[in-house]
Amino acid sequence: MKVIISGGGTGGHIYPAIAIANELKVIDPSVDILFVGAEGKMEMEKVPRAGYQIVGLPIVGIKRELTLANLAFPFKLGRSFARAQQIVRDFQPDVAVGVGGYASGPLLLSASLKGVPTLIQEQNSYAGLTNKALSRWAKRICVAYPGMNAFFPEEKIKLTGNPVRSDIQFADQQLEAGRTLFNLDPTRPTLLVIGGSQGARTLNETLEANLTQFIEAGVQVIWQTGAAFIERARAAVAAVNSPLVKAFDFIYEMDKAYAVANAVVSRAGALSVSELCLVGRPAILVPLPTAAEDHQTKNAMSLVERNAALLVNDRNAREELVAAALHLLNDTDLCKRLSTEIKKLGKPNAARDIAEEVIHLTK
Ligand SMILES: CC(=O)N[C@H]1[C@@H](OP(=O)(O)OP(=O)(O)OC[C@H]2O[C@@H](n3ccc(=O)[nH]c3=O)[C@H](O)[C@@H]2O)O[C@H](CO)[C@@H](O)[C@@H]1O
Repeated sequence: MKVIISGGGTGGHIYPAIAIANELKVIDPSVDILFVGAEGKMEMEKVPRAGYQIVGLPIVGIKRELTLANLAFPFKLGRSFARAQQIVRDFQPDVAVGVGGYASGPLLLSASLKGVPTLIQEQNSYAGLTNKALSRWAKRICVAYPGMNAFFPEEKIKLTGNPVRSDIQFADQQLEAGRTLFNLDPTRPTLLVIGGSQGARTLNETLEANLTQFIEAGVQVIWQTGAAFIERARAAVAAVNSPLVKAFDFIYEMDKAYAVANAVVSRAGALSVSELCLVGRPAILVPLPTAAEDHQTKNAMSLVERNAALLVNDRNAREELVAAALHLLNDTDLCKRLSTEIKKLGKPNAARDIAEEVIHLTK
């Protein structure tokens, strides 16, 4: 069986793609998988690190504002489409999967034109442009939220949840390994702060200004900053000169990071939310207010309405977040309640269900 998985741009598209690939390998170790991404984007580094081969298309997004860069867009799109057709011709996939992001457009369209069945995985409660356009030709659309018939043909939709890497699903087994990896004191509480695959400015600036509050409270902080903020974060950590705060631009071993966390502060990207449900950690969500159609707030509210997570709005985070995090860490009953409720929303079979749908399309 040969499968192409295409898309990327952010971790929220790349990691579900890797989770699907891992699950296909579990079901059929002989499956031949090729990833197709966008040149210069995060997937070109993250996918090979996960053990898969990837080729890049020269595709770029179109900018919403009027800019000279948009002049190159039709040429790059044309070249990407030609390259995608060649990839499909050479690799001869039995099925092609799109996870959203620039590269899945030309690739899935090329596959459909060649008669290759396609499957779309949509992570959010609001469908992206590429996935909406591609849904016309797709045979199956696996979604994580109800009500997606507002964007996609009803008969193609399957509600599976978002596929999460299996090591994250079994994070609890990694507590000791996590303490060693992050060099933690097991007698102190640990707060994990994750800004999503690119980091979150509000979370970063809030932490930068308040590190001493955590240190005075004896809390250990694992702070994931994203690439753009890591130098500033390192300077802030050096200034407080405490082993309690550890800053990373990107954490590859998220299973271990979740394992050691007594509580989590996070953006509300679709995959972060799905992962938090599986690992069952008490969480404070700070949705990115500029996400398309404010979908991070919708992601967060689907938990908050069920008393499964706390919410701090981005505009209030600088004043309220640190106190909320310290309060949560101190309130073991609240932690237990949130943990119990958030676990109920996890979809542990999502990757398996999607992989089975992929295989079904090859028959
Ligand atoms: C700014 C932006 O475009 N955000 C979108 C992006 O978010 P973003 O890429 O931040 O995505 P998510 O929160 O959905 O997922 C992040 C993924 O990266 C992983 N991870 C993150 C940090 C790290 O250090 N190590 C690591 O492995 C997480 O475990 C997770 O698997 O895609 C999501 C899914 O389409 C959307 O809901 C978000 O609105």
